[in-house]
Amino acid sequence: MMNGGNLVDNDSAVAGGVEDMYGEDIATTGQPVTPWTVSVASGYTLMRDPRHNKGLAFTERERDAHYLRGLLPPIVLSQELQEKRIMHMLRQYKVPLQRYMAMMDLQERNERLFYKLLIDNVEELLPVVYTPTVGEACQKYGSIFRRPQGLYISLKEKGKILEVLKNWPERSVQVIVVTDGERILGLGDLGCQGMGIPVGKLSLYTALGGVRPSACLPITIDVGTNNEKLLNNEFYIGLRQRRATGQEYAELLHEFMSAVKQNYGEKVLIQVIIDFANHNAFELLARYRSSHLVFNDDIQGTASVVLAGLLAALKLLGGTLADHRFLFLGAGEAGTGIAELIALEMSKQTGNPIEENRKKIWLVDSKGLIVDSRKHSLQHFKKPWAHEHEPVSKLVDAVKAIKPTVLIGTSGVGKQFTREVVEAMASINEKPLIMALSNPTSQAECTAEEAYTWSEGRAIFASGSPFDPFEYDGKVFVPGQANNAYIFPGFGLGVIMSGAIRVHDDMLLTASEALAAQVTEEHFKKGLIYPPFSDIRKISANIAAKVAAKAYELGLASHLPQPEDLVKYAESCMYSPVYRSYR
Ligand SMILES: NC(=O)C1=CN([C@@H]2O[C@H](COP(=O)(O)OP(=O)(O)OC[C@H]3O[C@@H](n4cnc5c(N)ncnc54)[C@H](OP(=O)(O)O)[C@@H]3O)[C@@H](O)[C@H]2O)C=CC1
Ligand SMILES: CC(=O)C(=O)O
Ligand SMILES: [Mg+2]
Repeated sequence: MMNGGNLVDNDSAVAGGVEDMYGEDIATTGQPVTPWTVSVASGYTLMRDPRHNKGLAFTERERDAHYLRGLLPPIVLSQELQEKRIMHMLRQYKVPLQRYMAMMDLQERNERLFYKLLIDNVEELLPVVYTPTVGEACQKYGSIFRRPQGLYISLKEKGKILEVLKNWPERSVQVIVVTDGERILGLGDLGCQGMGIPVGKLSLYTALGGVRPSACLPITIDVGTNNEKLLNNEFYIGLRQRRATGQEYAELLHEFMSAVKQNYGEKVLIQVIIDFANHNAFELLARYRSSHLVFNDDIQGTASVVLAGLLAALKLLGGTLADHRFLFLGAGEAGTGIAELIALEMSKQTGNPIEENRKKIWLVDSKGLIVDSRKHSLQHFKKPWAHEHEPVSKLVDAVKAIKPTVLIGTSGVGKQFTREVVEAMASINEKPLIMALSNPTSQAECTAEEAYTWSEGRAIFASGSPFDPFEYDGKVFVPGQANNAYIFPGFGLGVIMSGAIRVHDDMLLTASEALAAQVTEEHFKKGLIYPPFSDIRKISANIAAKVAAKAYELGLASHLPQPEDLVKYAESCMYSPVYRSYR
C-alpha cells in the first residue's frame, strides 16, 4: 500500500495530464514494473502507518471519519502531551542503547511524533540517534534488528539494482545516503550493520535540515565484510563473505550510481556517500563528482564544519587563517579533506597559491609525520602534504617540531592526545586549539576534561562526539561539538531548494562562513566555537540560503527564478512535524 501525499512528481508527468509515477507507461512490454496500488488508509491500517499515525492524538472527528472508534482508548491527547509522555519514558532508560531502540520504535510507529521529539529536544536526543549511541547500535544491529529500514543492495542484486530501487515505495526521493559499512565512525568494518549510519544521518536531514522524511532514502551496499567477529556471529544480517574488491566492487558501485541516476533523474537528488574506507571514498568522489550530484560527508562535510570552527575561533585566537599552523593526527578522508579546504580558504583570503598554503598544514598518519622522504610510498591523497622535514614518528615530537597553533584529531583512535601532547600544545600556545574529532566517544583523541585540565584551562576544545560541560578552577567550560551534522542538513537543503546540479568547493566554503557567522559573543564567552545545536533549524536555514545563493552565482542552480529572500524560502521549505488534520 502506498502512503498518500507527495506522490506526484511533476517532472515525470507525461502528455495528456496522466502522471506515469511508477514508470508503467514508459516501460516496454518486456520490462518488469512494480504493481503499485494507491489507497486511502483508514481504521487499523491507518494506525499502523507511521507516516499518518497520530496514536492518541486522533481527534474525535477523525476517529469517526476514519473508522477508529473502539481501536483507541477514549482519551484524546495533544501532540505536546504525547511528547512529554515519551520524553518521560525515554529518561527512565539508563542504558543509551535502550533509548536508541525506543526512538527507532517510535520512528516506525509515529513518524511525526519522532521528529517532533528530535527537533524539540535536539541536544538531548542527538547523542541517542547519532554519535555516540548509533555506533553501539551498529555494532549490535544484528541482535537489535526489528523492522528493516532503508534499502539493502548486496552482491546478490548485481544486474538488478534498478529493480531494487523501484521496490522503494517513495517516488519523490531527494537525498540518498549510502554506506558500504567499511569504516563506520572509528569502529571499523561493520559490514551490513552500518545501516544505522545512513538511517541516523537521514533522520538529521529531516530534523535538523527540514528535508521531508519521504524524500530521504538510506541505502547500504553489502559487498561482504572483513570483520571476522561478524562473519562468525550467528545474528549477523549481511552477506557472510569477505569483502569484494577491485573490478567486482567497482562494477557494483557503477551499476548503483547509474541506476540511481536512471531511476530518479539527476536533478535535485543528492547522493551522500558516508563511512566508506578512504581508498574507495576518494575514488568514488573523483569518479562521480563531475557526472553526479555527489557529496562525501566525511571528506567535504567534515571539512566544512571544521573550517567553520576555525573561522569562528580566529576571534578568540587572533590573526588570520594563514597566520596559523595546523597539525593533524590522521591523514585519511577527514584529515586530508579538512586540510585541503583550509588551504583553499587561505588562498581565497590571501591570493597565495594553494601549494604555498599547504605548507602551513602538517599531517601525521600511523607511520608518523608525512614528509617528503616518504612520498614514493604515500597514497595519492597524502602526497600534497609531504613537506620537507626529517622523519618524526611520535605525535608529541611532531608537536614540538612543527609548533602548531591548532591540533586536530582525525585518526579514529582514542586517547592519542596524551597528557604530554596537550602539555606540549599548551607550552607553545597561550590558547591551544584542540579538536578531537574521532567518533564515537570511545575513539575521541582526548576528552574535554583532559584537554581543559592538562592545558590548565587554556585550551579551546571541540570534539566529534558530545562531552558534558566541565568545571576547572571555578570556571565552567562548554565543549563544542565539531561534527558534520552542523553542515550536511543545511547543505543538503540548499542543494535541493536551488536544484543545484553539482557540488562545488565554493559551496562548502560558503557553508563554513554561514556557520561561523552564527557564533555570537555569548558563545565565545563560554569557550564555544560552534553555536548550540538547539538553534540548528535556524542555522540550517542560513546555511541552506548561502549554499543556494552560491549555486545560483556559479550557474549550477536549476530552480529558476531565484527566490528573492533565500532564508525565508529555506524556512518555508522545511518539514514541520506538527500533525495534519485528516478530512
Ligand atoms: N567529527 C566529525 O564530524 C567526523 C569525524 N570523523 C572521524 O574521524 C575518524 C577518521 O575518519 P576517516 O578520516 O574517514 O578515516 P580514515 O581511515 O580515512 O583515516 C584515518 C587516518 O588515521 C591514521 N591513523 C590510524 N591510527 C593511527 C595512529 N595510531 N596514529 C596516527 N595516525 C593513525 C590512518 O593512518 P594510515 O593512513 O597510515 O592508515 C589514517 O591516515 C573516525 O573516527 C571518524 O569517526 C570522520 C568524519 C566526520
Ligand atoms: C560524524 C561522521 O560522519 C563520522 O564520524 O564518520
Ligand atoms: Mg561519517
